[in-house]
Amino acid sequence: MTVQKSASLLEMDHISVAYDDGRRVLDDIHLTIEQGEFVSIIGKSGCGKSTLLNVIAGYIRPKHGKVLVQGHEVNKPGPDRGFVFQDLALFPWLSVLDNVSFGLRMAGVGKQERHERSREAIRMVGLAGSEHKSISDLSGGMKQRVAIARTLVTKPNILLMDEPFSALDEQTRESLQEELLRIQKETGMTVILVTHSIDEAIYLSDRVAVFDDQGRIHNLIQIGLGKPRIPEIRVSSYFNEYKKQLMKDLRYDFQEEYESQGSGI
Ligand SMILES: Nc1ncnc2c1ncn2[C@@H]1O[C@H](COP(=O)(O)OP(=O)(O)OP(=O)(O)O)[C@@H](O)[C@H]1O
Repeated sequence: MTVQKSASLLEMDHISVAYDDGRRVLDDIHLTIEQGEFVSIIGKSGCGKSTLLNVIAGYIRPKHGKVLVQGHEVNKPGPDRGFVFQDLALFPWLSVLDNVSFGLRMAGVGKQERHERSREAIRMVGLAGSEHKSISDLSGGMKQRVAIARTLVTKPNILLMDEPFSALDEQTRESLQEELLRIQKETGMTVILVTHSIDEAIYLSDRVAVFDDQGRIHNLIQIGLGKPRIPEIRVSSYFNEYKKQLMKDLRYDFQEEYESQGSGI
């Protein structure tokens, strides 16, 4: 294993990815993330956001460049990086407790320890008391909490989340955002979130990386709203300034097209 000097927790070192058809999906992504940071990735559908999470997780090897975690090159998945998938991938026939403890069971962890650790993860996501409920009896928000608990149970240092709240109604979504910030504070984890929601990216993040259509980082925005975040910040003028900036960044290609036509209405 190559060990390199790196002050950062996570370094994406000039990553490029092309799938079998040869089309480049990520192009020279260079980004470093520090311990305890919350970074969101936002960009149009198909710009390579999920691919980047998969590279960090170790499921996809980049064509060029590398990912370093604390100076160690990533070449396979590991327990230091937990992944919360968009489609949850829960086992509907198992209870909450059995879903959360499934990974530990597969890893050969004994019953007492896996149940203790699973109950702790279930508590962390606010589902204490629901351990023996069946997945099919849960609401969408509760299922999402189970999916997060199942990842937290392995105590990852880096939590990778691919549009985890996209299927939820706004109120549930906002309450899960609060929970996520609380969990991050409690654990000190680093979170990398892929989202399509500008508001979600601003509210949760220390930095937001805006991707362009070519799989490059178009802009990297520091969100100086302070932490802990208070819900009222969502309606502040500071928040709106970031929103305007992100909307502009996400629309940059329309703007370029418009300007190149030299049109004025
Ligand atoms: N396994 C694969 N083989 C070939 N092409 C793929 C594969 N996975 C993804 N792609 C293509 O790579 C591009 C980037 O996909 P990716 O899922 O990373 O984008 P995304 O930004 O996460 O999109 P969305 O926001 O819609 O989830 C897309 O054009 C997609 O069709």
